Amino acid sequence: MTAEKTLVLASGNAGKLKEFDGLLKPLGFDVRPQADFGVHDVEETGLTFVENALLKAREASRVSGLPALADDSGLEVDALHGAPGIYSARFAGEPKSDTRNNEKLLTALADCVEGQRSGRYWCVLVYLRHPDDPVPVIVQRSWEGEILAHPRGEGGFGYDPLFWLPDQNMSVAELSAETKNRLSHRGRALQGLVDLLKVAHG
Ligand SMILES: O=c1nc[nH]c2c1ncn2[C@H]1C[C@H](O)[C@@H](COP(=O)(O)OP(=O)(O)OP(=O)(O)O)O1
Ligand SMILES: [Mg+2]
Repeated sequence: MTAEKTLVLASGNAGKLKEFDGLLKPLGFDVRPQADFGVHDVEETGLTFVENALLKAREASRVSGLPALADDSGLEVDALHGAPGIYSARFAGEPKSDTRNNEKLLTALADCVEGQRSGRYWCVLVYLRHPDDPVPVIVQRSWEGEILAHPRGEGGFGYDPLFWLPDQNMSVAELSAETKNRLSHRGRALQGLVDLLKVAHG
């Protein structure tokens, strides 16, 4: 029996929190959202996913006094030269809105034909044992797909209704939660992180 390990999840995104819960609970982690400790969203001032994930993890660990796990993620679209990238959550401005972000993405790709709508999700996870941890555990994973011209499906969050998986013949929003966790950038990054934690930190 694995000893239960408590950690704070440095995210205010309900979709991410649900996915992490489903993935980490069966592995014996007691997962606490940052809101439980009154952690506020930090300004994501980094120029890379990893910098932003570090900022989020450090703040959550500092306020909660617990080890922290942060996720900075986003969508990279080739026809848009990598946009929205690290700005995915803020693509259509503040306050953040998945609906407006999806609309903006469709507009930006309006003249882009099928076959030229490739892209990928990125997920960067950072785990800190404490706010001053000099050896963060970092894992980055991507997930290839294509951007649909019309939304499909009700599941997931964010850009999922527009993210098409040719292999599955479905959008991510049409996958079950279990299948998304098994295939996704986040699910696979987390598996990699858990494997590293076993080696790096016992
Ligand atoms: O599996 C995914 N399915 C759909 N969309 C996704 C996914 N993974 C990331 N995304 C999108 C959502 C958001 O537009 C951006 C993440 O932005 P990101 O700053 O990391 O998250 P956030 O601001 O929503 O919450 P927080 O920073 O508190 O973790 O990428
Ligand atoms: Mg964010």
